[in-house]
Amino acid sequence: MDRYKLIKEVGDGTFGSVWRAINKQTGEVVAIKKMKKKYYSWDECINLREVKSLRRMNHPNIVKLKEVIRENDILYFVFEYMECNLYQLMKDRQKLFAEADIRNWCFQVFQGLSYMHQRGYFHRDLKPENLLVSKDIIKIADFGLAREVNSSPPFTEYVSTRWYRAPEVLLQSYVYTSKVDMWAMGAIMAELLSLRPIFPGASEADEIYKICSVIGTPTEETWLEGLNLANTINYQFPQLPGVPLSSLMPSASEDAINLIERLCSWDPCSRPTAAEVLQHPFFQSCFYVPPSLRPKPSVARTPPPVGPRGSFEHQSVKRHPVSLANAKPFNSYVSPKSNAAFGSGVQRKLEMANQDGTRNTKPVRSSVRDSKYRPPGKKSPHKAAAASLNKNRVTRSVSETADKLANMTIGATGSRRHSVSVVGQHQQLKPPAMKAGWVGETRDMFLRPTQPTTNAYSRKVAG
Ligand SMILES: Nc1ncnc2c1ncn2[C@@H]1O[C@H](COP(=O)(O)OP(=O)(O)OP(=O)(O)O)[C@@H](O)[C@H]1O
Repeated sequence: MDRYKLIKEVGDGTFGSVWRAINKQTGEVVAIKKMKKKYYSWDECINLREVKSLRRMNHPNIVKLKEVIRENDILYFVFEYMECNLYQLMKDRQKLFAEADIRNWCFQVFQGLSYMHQRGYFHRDLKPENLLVSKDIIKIADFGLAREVNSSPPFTEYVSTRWYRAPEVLLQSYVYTSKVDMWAMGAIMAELLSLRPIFPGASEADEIYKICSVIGTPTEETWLEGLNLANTINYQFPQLPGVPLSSLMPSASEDAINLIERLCSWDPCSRPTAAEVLQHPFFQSCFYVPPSLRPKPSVARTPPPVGPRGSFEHQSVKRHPVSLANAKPFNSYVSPKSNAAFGSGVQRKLEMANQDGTRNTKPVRSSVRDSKYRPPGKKSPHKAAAASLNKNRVTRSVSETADKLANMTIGATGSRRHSVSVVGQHQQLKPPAMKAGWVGETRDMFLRPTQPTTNAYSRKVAG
């Protein structure tokens, strides 16, 4: 760690504090995540999901892990530095974002997700705090919960941030898929468009209530499996008609609304894949620059732009439409809102007891500005980047190319200090057996639906 000078703490998560730092030798600005837990051996470190998954990811929209250092039993992750996260961009903002900006961000995130899902991983904890922004570039960060798509259920140890948690996870399904990331992206897109969380549940039960309030109670037609799941745990959905999403995001385009409706479908099978989303009409003006055609900067601090603006800036880069073999065309989509007639607004509970036990302790607040942004799991209102969950996880590569990209070396620099360099190294770590490990969430409160008291979404967001 002597090589780095810590400048300022920029984030305090559940599992580590994140610092802006400078590499004294190169002058490069980096983000260093100092893990709170002590690590007494390298084996423990290299089994962490964050290490195992991130070392295999090499994509302009996935934050790059450059180095892993263990010194005096403390573990440090050295990442490329990003200026801020999406939560920070939204929280004090009074004016809605231009849809073009949202499109640009989302297009990039879906490209990162498409890459990740196709390589066999899903993130499981997508939320605005985990989407890092520097200028026009956005990257997916925090792989503490990442899991292999093909790893075997049951996935018992997983708890994602409540507001972005997919219904199948809320209903305690042990078999969920990368579609949990698609749900989270629908919720994030809606939040970007309205500057308010769309499903701000104050407990797990309230989370389901909020979802029903917006998209309507699931039926045998929309999610038979969900009804079965609910039966299994003896849960009764509140019977609510839902509202047209356009009433919550009056300024959003039809395409944006349609995409969010698709992403926030009860049935995971009805949600599009990330690859399919890239072909949705919402992204019609965007085009994809394949990694092979992207310029490779020697210092990859500012990656090549991806998305509409980036593509225009790099005019030498050939224009390539997204072409994905299994992608289903979106023009077959019809607006699914059969419940448009019930646009009576969404109710929510403001003074909700914390029913989640160990996490997600922040109550939903009632003022427009507060209720917009106090994501669950925040430890301190002053720490915008703090958050929920469990971290430190796993993965296994499903493709040989993934391993080529991983290129990771362990460099021991003394018995108490080791570092794993992820960039530009050539020796690979043997993927160790997957280590689960986490922290269950208090489940016993789950079956207590909460009563809504007010109608938060009926307020118009200042434009
Ligand atoms: N590469 C980076 N560049 C700049 N800031 C970063 C970077 N990585 C993380 N941060 C900041 O630190 C915060 C916490 O990081 P991270 O989510 O990785 O920690 P965590 O302990 O896993 O948090 P959580 O409680 O959300 O699980 C982020 O929300 C972000 O604001």
